[in-house]
Amino acid sequence: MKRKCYKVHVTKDYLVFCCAHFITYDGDQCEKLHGHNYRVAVELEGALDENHYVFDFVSLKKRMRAIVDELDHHMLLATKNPLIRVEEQGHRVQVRYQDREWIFPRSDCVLLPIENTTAELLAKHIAERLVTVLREQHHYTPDRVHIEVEETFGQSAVFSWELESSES
Ligand SMILES: Nc1nc2c(c(=O)[nH]1)N=C([C@H](O)[C@H](O)COP(=O)(O)OP(=O)(O)OP(=O)(O)O)CN2
Repeated sequence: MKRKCYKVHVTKDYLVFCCAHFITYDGDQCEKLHGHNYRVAVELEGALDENHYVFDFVSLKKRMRAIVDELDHHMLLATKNPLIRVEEQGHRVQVRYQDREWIFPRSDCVLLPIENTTAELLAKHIAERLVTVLREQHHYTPDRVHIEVEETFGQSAVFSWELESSES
């Protein structure tokens, strides 16, 4: 069946987050701590509203900027990684992988309930934050949301999510 649809797409120079991270890969391998200037793009699909918008660019930019700012200038830590142990100890966070250990100020870290801080799972995290904000602040659920996270220039991952308006 042929289908027509509308999308809005936003990517801006300020939709960036500069973060430190490391991931595990190939079984038991673990990267060295390093950083990226991540860049985010968002796309929403849905019906047109009374303004003939899918969703207002101005509001979308504001919401995306706030979500990106939650991550910006932090150490990103995945709390569901089976190989990396992340333990909150008052004002600090202890992180262990095999015989390696890092201690970070708690306020410098964002603890994410994901398995690995890959671009893919960061895109999923951002999509989930955005859908929560759109529902809570705008009483709006798009038909589809796509979040692209570019880790370094020319390499990015996309998370696409088809939503039901009742889906939680
Ligand atoms: N599909 C994915 N592959 C990889 C991811 C990821 O998130 N998703 N992440 C990494 C690493 O975190 C790594 O930091 C990126 O490695 P690399 O491409 O080597 O990064 P560089 O900035 O050094 O890139 P150059 O093109 O070599 O300059 C690995 N894979």
